[in-house]
Amino acid sequence: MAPVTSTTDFLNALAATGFLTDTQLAALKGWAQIQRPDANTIAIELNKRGWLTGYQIKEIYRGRGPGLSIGPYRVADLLGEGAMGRVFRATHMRLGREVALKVIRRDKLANPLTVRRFQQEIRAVAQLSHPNVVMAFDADEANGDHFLAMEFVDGTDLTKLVRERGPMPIPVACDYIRQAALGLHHAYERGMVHRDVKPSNIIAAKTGQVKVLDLGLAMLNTATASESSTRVTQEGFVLGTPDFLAPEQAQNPQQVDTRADVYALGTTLFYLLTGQTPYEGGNSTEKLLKHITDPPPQLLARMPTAPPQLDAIIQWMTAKDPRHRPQTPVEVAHALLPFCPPPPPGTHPHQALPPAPVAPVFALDPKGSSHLFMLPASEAPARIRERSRKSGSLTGWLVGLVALVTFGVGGYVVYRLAFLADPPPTAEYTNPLGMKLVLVPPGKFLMGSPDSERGRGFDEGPVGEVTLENAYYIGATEVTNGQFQQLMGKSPARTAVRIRGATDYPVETVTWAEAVEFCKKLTERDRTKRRGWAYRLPTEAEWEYACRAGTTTAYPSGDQLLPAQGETFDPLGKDDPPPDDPNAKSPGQPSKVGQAKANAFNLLDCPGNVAEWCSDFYARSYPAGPRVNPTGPATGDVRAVRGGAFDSPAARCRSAARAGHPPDTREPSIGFRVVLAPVP
Ligand SMILES: Nc1ncnc2c1ncn2[C@@H]1O[C@H](COP(=O)(O)OP(=O)(O)OP(=O)(O)O)[C@@H](O)[C@H]1O
Repeated sequence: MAPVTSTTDFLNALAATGFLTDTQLAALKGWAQIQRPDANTIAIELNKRGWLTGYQIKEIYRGRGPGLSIGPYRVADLLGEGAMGRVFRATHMRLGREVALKVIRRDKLANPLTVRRFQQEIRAVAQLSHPNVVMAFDADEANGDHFLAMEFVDGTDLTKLVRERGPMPIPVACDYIRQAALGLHHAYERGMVHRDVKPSNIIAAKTGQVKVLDLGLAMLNTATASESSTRVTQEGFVLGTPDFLAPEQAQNPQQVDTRADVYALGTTLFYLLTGQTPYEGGNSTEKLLKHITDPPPQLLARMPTAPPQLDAIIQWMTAKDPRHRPQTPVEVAHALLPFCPPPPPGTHPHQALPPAPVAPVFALDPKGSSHLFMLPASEAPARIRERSRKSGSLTGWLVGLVALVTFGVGGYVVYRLAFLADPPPTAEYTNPLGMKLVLVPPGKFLMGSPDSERGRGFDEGPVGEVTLENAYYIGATEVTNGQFQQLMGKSPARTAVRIRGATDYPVETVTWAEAVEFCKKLTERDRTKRRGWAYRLPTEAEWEYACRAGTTTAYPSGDQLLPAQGETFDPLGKDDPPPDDPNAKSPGQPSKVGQAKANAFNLLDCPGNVAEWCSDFYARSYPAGPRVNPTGPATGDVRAVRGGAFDSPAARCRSAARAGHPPDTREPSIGFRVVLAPVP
């Protein structure tokens, strides 16, 4: 269309759109008769009167007025243009509803099959209703153009936000991803996978609410390719953006599940925090390869001041193997909660979280035997999870009812075990003994100490990469006399004898077997714990990983052991404190638990107070090479003890320091803390 040149042409073009009322048109014509303006002056006058938007005036002036009406919608503004087409702000002429109208590029929907799939997909998306998902209203066709009408969000997408303002503060980024995770979880619960999660597909409204865009549209990328492979490059087949894509999606785009969205949320979070994509540089194919082969993005490498736990969460979300990621988006929402701004007064932070994903903790042995075996929710194989999702709660109740009638109480117990899922892990958990446990995310670390570390023991190497595949809880402090007494009747600790009301002091003078018995009893006592999980002593790897909390220095607090209130080990970082140094001398007994500074995982006292029993047999060295979930030697005479005590020199309080003691040892300097973890 040619631009309008004369006043009359402009007025006619304006009238043809039907955008002005008769009164407005008459007034404009009257004004034009008197003023005799040229077309440009009419445009300026229209703008002044505010009857049309700048975009509408420009389009009509350029002779493109007819394009402003798309089906029942009147276009007001162009919001932007992406790979799939242009997005307009528009209004439904009859309903007056403001929408964002995505007009799909014609080549994306050239094939009738694709059109049908597109419309089916949008119909499914239109069933979604969640505050963190952009609502889809309508998908239709007008003058050969296919369009999607959706909720208009007055806000900015996260790519633009980062480009305009730089990396986001941690609470803002975590809250945005938490909200997006809740939206994606809603889609997951209805069997939908986004497949194209990225910062430009998440929009932050001016109210602070975040919404996920473009659900159901990723099929346009894959469909175009499979239906017209000669026209679309291999790159186009797989993706729009390789920067955020899960490795399995690059390999098999049709087969991915919600865990691909979890991965993309992880890479998006990394981008929001650093302003950089995880694998910068190189072309799309090279980036794809890096998603498959390079280590997961390390937040601490680009942002050394970040909390190590957040680094670990990102690495968890971006694990190469989908089984090692949070299995559903809501687990991401829970994990990020501690980093989000506090909720408004009067609301509980978990109120907004949806119920737990349905994941059986017990399932039938896949090898075909009929006995039940335990499966932690986070490890349930995808097909079992899928089956459980499909079976739905109605089937669950029916089976429960039949089981109840058939087997009475026994059947009911089996039903409960098989069908009722636990809530996803929360960052902290307080058990019925009042013992606080903190959640440690899965991750990798270097276990042991380098030769250069001051005070290093002979038994701390070789340093090797250790992967802990599962999240676990660990006691925030050592087990106290009070907690031990509640469960076992009496504490053997010296402080329990010497100090009246020594309930907050760590239990000590306790044997390895007594510590194990305590864990067993606690598993039986704690009915509020996650099903399929049990209390036990930490493995050495779990202990060191939790103590390090992302640090690689000698102590969680750095290379110099810092003095901390109530800590009685050598505060000066010397190997052996001089006997005349009053600060460094031990008073001969531990302090109350929890008085030292917390590490980044919120663990207290791991470098000192009392040393702690671990579950492993002690060996004088580690096996060489990388290890996964190591549990120590299969046999032995002595058990491993980790961490320093009130009477230890500073060197013994290092994260890597270890010792071995016969299991019947009773020492006032040895106690323990517990782990709560899935039973393997
Ligand atoms: N529902 C909506 N409400 C408000 N703005 C929207 C809405 N949907 C999209 N936008 C905005 O429209 C612009 C274009 O969106 P679009 O999704 O086409 O682009 P993109 O995500 O950058 O590209 P691609 O489609 O290649 O992923 C973006 O700025 C986006 O924020």
